[in-house]
Amino acid sequence: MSILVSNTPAWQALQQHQKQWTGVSLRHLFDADSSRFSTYSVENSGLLLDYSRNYLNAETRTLLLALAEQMQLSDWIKRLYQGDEVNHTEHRAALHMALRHRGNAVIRVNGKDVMPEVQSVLQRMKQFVTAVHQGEWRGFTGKRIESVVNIGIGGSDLGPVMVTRALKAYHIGGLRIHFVSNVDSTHLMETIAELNPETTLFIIASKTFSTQETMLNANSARDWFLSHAQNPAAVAQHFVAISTAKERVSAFGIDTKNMFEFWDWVGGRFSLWSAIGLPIALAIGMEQFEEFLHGAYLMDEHFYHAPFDENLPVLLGLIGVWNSSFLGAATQVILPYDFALEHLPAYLQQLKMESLGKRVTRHGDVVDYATCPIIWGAAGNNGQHAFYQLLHQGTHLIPADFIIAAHSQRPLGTHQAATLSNALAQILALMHGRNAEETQTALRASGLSEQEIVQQLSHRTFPGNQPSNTLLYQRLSPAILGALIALYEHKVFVQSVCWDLNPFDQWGVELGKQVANGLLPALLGQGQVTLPIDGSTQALLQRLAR
Ligand SMILES: O=P(O)(O)OC[C@H]1O[C@](O)(CO)[C@@H](O)[C@@H]1O
Repeated sequence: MSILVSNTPAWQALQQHQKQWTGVSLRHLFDADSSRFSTYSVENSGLLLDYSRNYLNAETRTLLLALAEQMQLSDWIKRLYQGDEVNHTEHRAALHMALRHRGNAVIRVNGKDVMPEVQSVLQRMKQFVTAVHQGEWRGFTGKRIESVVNIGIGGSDLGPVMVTRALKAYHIGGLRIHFVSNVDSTHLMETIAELNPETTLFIIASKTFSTQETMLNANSARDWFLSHAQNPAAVAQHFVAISTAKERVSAFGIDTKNMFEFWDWVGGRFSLWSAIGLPIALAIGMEQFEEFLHGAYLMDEHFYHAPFDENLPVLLGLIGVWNSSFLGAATQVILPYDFALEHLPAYLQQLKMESLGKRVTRHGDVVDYATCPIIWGAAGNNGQHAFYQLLHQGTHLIPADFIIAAHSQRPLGTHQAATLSNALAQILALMHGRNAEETQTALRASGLSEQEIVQQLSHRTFPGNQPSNTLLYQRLSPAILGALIALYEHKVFVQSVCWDLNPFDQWGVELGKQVANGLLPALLGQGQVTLPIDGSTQALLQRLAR
């Protein structure tokens, strides 16, 4: 057994330091220090990070930076960027930065420069996007493509869904982009119900080309298409693949000249920069897709070069470690006050929880400290009328990331001022709260009788003290979105180093897949269950089996 990070000097110093935060109120930190914002904010790649509303002071920051140093974060960043096998359980590099590299560097994996292949796939994507946009790529009856359906799940869906939605204001080319991920046939059936097979293009996006949900949806989509086209040769004009698995793509019946490749050094949840981003490129055009890559590249450069105390991903990552492992926050809420980012919480759920939802170290030892918090959230104002009650008066410590656009992508009258007033109000109220005395004064001013005030006082008092980060940008553009996503990707890496985890594997999703495969024959009426199952599963199966 190797030494757990919890037994190291830097961790124990933080544990010791944590004791001085018991009972501290966040608002008093601001009362005591009027320069808190400038001390605890940093700006890069078009993103301002204000982390002043956290339980931290200069000593906390120094101790967190010492943890990063002790865990050799600089070396790990170098190893990541130079294509080392950082994903040791799958013997892979994790080089998503190569996909968005805008300089002339040679980037090697196992001694081979991967940049020529990266450039060549980008070039093919460009030709394809242009051909579809200009109507050179046509369907089997000679009509232009009008609709695109991306069939994929997890990393082959969530990123493209989120970005395509977030950049709706930048869509060009008039294509309608749909996404089908769930194996429940409702998803596919409801999507294709609106479509014309003559003008629909399917993208089958799967790194492995063996994921049950995707392959079943792909097969059913092809059946639907062929029931109209009546000609297997027409599949070539309506199905393209994005994958690392050439043979499986071929076996499915897609000509590999219509396959856009990526590589095993691109993790599924880090793959939207690769050909997996094809639906994004079809939506916004290749030029703007390259701007999106450029924004991420700027963040890559910042992460690699900036000193840690000015480094956005490093600071964000360390604050997350502090909140989860030392202050006991079991959850973190993502609150975009930019409706275009409505799918960001779902995207970050996979990015963070599939990467860091782990309980053993790189050496396989069970940890004795909390790792990834539970990630959730919603577009700000909608959340206010759903779950903010719990943020304000519930019993949990819930650190929040507020993500705010200074300007709306689609300005209208006073809407943006209203959005911003809500965002700033929530950031303030969650931290500041309203104590009994302030509540009494407010209730008196509203005309309540003394008897009613006594009755209502505790119900209308707010403890405040919910910590938060604020990320602010001007207007959500392809480049800003690229930088924002890369920021969160690198934050995940920073946390993995501090927690001594491999963030690039996901063995935790395997067991469910295997059990599902074991149960399927019984549900199809094609045999017995071969796995040991409990009485409850047995009873449910009997009710559900055909
Ligand atoms: O692209 P594929 O191979 O179909 O995998 C889809 C998703 O399944 C997972 O392997 C497990 O959820 C993800 O990591 C991945 O993004």
